Amino acid sequence: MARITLRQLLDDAAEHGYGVPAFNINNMEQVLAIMNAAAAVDAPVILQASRGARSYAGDIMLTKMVEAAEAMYPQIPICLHQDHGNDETTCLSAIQIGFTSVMMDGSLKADMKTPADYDYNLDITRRVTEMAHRVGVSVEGELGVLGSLETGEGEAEDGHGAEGKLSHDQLLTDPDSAVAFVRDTGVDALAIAMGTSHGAYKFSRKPDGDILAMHVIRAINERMPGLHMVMHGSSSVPQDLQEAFNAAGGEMPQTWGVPIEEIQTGIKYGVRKVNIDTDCRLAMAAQFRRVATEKRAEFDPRKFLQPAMAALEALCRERFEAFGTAGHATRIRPVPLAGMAKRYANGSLAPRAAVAAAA
Ligand SMILES: O=C(CO)COP(=O)(O)O
Ligand SMILES: O=C[C@H](O)COP(=O)(O)O
Ligand SMILES: [Zn+2]
Ligand SMILES: [Zn+2]
Repeated sequence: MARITLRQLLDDAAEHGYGVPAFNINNMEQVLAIMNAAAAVDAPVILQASRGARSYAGDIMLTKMVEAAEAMYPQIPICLHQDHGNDETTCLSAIQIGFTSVMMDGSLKADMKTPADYDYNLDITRRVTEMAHRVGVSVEGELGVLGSLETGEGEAEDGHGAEGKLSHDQLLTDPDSAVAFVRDTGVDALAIAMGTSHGAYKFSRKPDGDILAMHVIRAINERMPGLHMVMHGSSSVPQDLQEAFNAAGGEMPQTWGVPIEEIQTGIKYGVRKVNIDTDCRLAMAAQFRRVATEKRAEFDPRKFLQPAMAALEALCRERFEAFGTAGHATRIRPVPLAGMAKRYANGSLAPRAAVAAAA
């Protein structure tokens, strides 16, 4: 009932100066926890599904869960987004089953391990964007490879991430190339590389400008004030969640994520979508561990899942409030895909506007 495209949602976010967390979903408990948090603070929602999530739940179960969420929370606009699409097939099949937004991640080849060159990325992203826009669906591209400026390595913990050592040139999005890439592909949003990586082990110390390159965001924003930037690997890996996990027998070595204040600074300079999965996993897993150690006779899965959902709901609510997403849901009137398709066709959504504004 209230499915929204990424483009419309991020345009609204830019107009009103907020950012939107994009939470990964795999199961009913995550969907309900995220939606309960959104309903409590009137926040629009981005639910994103990885290729892993699509094979874990299955496309039918995944899309039916989102349909259920629409019916249960009709006042909350929901963007259903393909996270890290690796090729045309992944993106087009997502569109076919009702996703309103896809990420074509051409910074890596289709194996999601081999860093791709600029021309490969440009070509595949442009082709996906042309097709998606015909039916009104939004596209996120990625320029630059996610990975650590400390180690020069991408992360490989979930089967997605560059292999081998990467240079700082690869690990940091070049602002001038970003302008050309957006202009030549027509993407609605651009994921940038700035020293973050997926998973819990992003930084070996509280990040400063040497390892979390906020200057990349400012430089791109100066050139394209209208561009919607996406921060991947943006879990904060909060100390209290690490402690809760370890207090219940977990063995997570001390680690640092992306501080909330840095994300808030990013939002001031054009970051509109903030990808968060690790924090959600950790919030739930800490509760699974706690129940398992405190109640050793417990075997009802709901007794593990209910506190896990409560912890995830609290986390999502904090992010909606911290990023300024709260309070915007009921005001937004989602434009149907056909309406968005018309706007792409008549040129009114072309990135030209964003690029020209930089002049
Ligand atoms: O970028 C992400 C999904 O695309 C998630 O990042 P985290 O691992 O930091 O949560
Ligand atoms: O892109 C990374 C997300 O954290 C999704 O992870 P996943 O592929 O294990 O579902
Ligand atoms: Zn990538
Ligand atoms: Zn990501």
